[in-house]
Amino acid sequence: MSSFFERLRADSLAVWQDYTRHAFVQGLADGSLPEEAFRTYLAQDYLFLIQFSRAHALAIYKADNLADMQEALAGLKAILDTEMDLHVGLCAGWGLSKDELQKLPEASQTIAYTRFVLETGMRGDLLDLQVALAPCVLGYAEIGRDNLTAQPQGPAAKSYRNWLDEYSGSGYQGVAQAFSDWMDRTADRYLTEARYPALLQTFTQASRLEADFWRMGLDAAR
Ligand SMILES: Cc1ncc(CN)c(N)n1
Repeated sequence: MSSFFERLRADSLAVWQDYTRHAFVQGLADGSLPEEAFRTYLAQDYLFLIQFSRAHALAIYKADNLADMQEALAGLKAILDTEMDLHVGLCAGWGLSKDELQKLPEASQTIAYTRFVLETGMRGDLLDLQVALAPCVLGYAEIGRDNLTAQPQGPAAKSYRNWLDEYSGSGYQGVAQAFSDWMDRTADRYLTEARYPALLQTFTQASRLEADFWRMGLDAAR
């Protein structure tokens, strides 16, 4: 039986692929992405992950049982304890410290995406919030798998391979699988066909905002 995520993905396929097969991703995989684009993206992604941690914390608040609270906490810890280390490590290599990163101004695309997710979660229930989070958690897992064997070339090849290793690795893949299974369990409890169009709209909008985030990185190198 297919997952709820697979249904959302299939019903928004063109937008989904604009995100997961974006020119930024292709450039990262072959190494042609200008390093300036990657640096801008990664610094903004650090700020993005701070807001996404808050969204996972909101999922703890929205949960009505301990098991869901623990799932949300595991997602939160995966960001704060693991994923952000990648950003801190790569940025340190460019002479940008954690404190400096935190003080950077948020780009409009960072604000638009993160506040959309937080607002969707605040106004809705746990399922609304999970659907808004899904393109983030599950899209990068797909990108990692799609580019498992990519061999970026050029001056930034090592950083790009580092990034791909993070998202194709068993740690992140496990986080993504756990998230998808968790969303399935929530959908079993809360999903009705009457709700589906609004949930699909949330998923599609978040996927569009992901593509805008890549574009922000590319535009910085023009
Ligand atoms: C914008 C964005 N989307 C998704 C991820 C993967 N958690 C991320 N780090 N940044």
